Amino acid sequence: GCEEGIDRGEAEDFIRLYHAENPSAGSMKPRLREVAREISQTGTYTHTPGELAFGARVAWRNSNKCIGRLYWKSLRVRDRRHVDTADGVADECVEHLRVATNKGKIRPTVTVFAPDRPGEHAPVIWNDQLIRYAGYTRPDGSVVGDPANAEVTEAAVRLGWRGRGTRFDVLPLVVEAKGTPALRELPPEVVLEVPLRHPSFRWFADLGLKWHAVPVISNMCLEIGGVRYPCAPFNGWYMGTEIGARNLADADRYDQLAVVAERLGLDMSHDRTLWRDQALVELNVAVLHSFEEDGVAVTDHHTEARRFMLHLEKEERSGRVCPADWSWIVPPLSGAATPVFHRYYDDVQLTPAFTRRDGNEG
Ligand code: HEM
Ligand SMILES: N=C(Nc1cccc(CNC[C@@H]2CCCN2)c1)c1cccs1
Repeated sequence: GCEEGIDRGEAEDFIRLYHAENPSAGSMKPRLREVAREISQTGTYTHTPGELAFGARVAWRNSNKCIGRLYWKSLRVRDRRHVDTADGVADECVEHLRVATNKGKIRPTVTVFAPDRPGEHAPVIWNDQLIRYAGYTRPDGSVVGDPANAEVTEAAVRLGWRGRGTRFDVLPLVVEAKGTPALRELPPEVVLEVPLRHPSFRWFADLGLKWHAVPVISNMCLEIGGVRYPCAPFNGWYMGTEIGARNLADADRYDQLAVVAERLGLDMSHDRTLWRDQALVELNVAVLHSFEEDGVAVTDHHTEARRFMLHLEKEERSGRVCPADWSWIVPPLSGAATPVFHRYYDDVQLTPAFTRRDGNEG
């Protein structure tokens, strides 16, 4: 929390790390003294633009659960620490989507809003991603749309929002600043979507499935040198399995495996016919085919696994530990058919880091 102020030790460790990896960043001693003075006077300290950008990139580099870290140095950092109103945050989130989407040539980007300060809470976004599909809970408990977003859908409805009631209604942003939540509809031109079709089965398009192009995580906290940035939405591009093996496949999400298996004409009488597995592959083929045909950046889990192996080697050559969590790094489809499956990792928690704001795992 922001009550107890900044941990000086974390501040000093970060300044030392910054100067060790950025020799051209000027002398360290005067900066260490300045930071110590600011902390004793105000209970916190202000990162320079260079420290903020480096901190955000290293927070990505330290993300144990991320398979996509090879390009950590190329993260684009939008410094919006002066923005601390709900309207300002909403405006900058719309702009984030525009610049990150880049008509499908997605650019990994993070926007950093105001930090927690002693005595005042920074703005937070209630949606766990900037683009989410509504989940409407019906009286019988079933959900139309994405069940993962049923709670935030109810919050938006309580705040006066009304959706069209389809399975893919894009939710408004819910931004809370100074204790008051505000709604902001996303302009359609910043929400790029991909309708899903299959290269060999013409009936697939008739399932009416689609997904949005850009994942922007908006429920994590960026921690750098003891300073907490509770609102720092970041995006990369999707790995196809996230959409095809989880979002559209999980029973408590869009639950499409039986639908696809039926249309494939598979024998669904027993698990051991592996009808689920065959449906999973075709669903993932459709995701990669549709994104690629529309020119929207996406990677397959084989390519991403190979890149991560390269990243591990590069980190070891740089003399650094590369922290990783096997249970998240190994893709949810064909795990042992990728190289990341066949080794162990050191799941150490390093800082700077992106941490869970809600505090729970999984
Ligand atoms: C550029 C392409 C990228 C790809 C393909 C990628 C891929 C992934 C995947 C597949 C996951 C697991 C997600 C899940 O299973 O729900 C993940 C997790 C994560 N990624 Fe990446 N990533 C990319 C870029 C980034 C960037 C730019 C950042 C931050 C600056 C980032 C930070 C994280 C974090 C913090 C997690 C863990 C989230 C959690 O704990 O819930 N990734 N990534
Ligand atoms: N490709 C991405 N996927 C991703 C990354 C981090 C977190 C998430 C969402 N994970 C939460 C879900 C729900 C529980 C398990 N997975 C997706 C990226 C999102 C932002 C940058 S890369």
